[in-house]
Amino acid sequence: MVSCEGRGNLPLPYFCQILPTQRFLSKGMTMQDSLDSLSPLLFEIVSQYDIALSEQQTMLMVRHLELVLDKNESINLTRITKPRDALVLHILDSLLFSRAIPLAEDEAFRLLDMGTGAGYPGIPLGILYSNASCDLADSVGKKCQAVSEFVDELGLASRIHVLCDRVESIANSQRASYDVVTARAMDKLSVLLEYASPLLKQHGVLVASKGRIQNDEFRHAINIAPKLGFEISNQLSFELPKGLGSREILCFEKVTKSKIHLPRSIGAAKHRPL
Ligand SMILES: C[S@@+](CC[C@H](N)C(=O)[O-])C[C@H]1O[C@@H](n2cnc3c(N)ncnc32)[C@H](O)[C@@H]1O
Repeated sequence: MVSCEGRGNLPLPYFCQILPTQRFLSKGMTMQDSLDSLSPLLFEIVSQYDIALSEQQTMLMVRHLELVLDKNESINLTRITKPRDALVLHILDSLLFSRAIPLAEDEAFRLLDMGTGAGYPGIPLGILYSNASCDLADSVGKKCQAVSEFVDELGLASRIHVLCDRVESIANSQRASYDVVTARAMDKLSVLLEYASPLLKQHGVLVASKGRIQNDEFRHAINIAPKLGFEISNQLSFELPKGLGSREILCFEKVTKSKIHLPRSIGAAKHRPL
């Protein structure tokens, strides 16, 4: 069990020094759900999925969750408000992306999280990949402001940046810039492919997470992928613990240039699908 109590002359562990508010409980959290108890639980949950976290990474991810739940009292960031469910539905769910990202945890690369909302999956992935430079994109100002505050509070602002814009616009300023583009609960797979295509470097990957994917949505994405320069490179299925559902993680590699000029105008991918 992690402890931040004094230990004679020994210095406090690093995470106690950088997280002075770790005794704070978000509204609705019981003492049982404090950082002290959620961290070992998270460590245990993710290890069942072959994901290894350090003590510091675990603490940072739980602290992010605390900040999200606290901010959720004033702006709508998530419907998942039970901390123990959120460990699975936000943090584990985000970390499952790593199972399909074809890069080592200490590699330096650029990641863009499209439609990051409260920072999922971008912040847990930014914590896991300690040398990655991560851009978190969202078009809603209030969410961007909240996520910027989280990043600052977590001490990650040197590597994790918030881009408050639509991804179609970001594609003009950050063309072919990213090794990995992620998206969770953002849009249909075909729309995600269209958004990601101009943003990715050659051989970069789009990694998207879905609950149960409908056959129509999957077939349409597979049909248009070659037009957008992609081929499917990985597909993984997971059952979440506690009967909290299942996940499909789909990975598409950008193998060649798009055959159509991208990005199309704002809103076209969604409202005039290919
Ligand atoms: C349902 S939320 C999902 C948030 C987060 N990825 C998660 O899984 O918790 C979708 C988010 O995508 C953002 N979004 C939708 N379309 C976008 C676009 N074209 N560019 C940037 N952000 C977008 C919305 O503002 C919203 O925050």
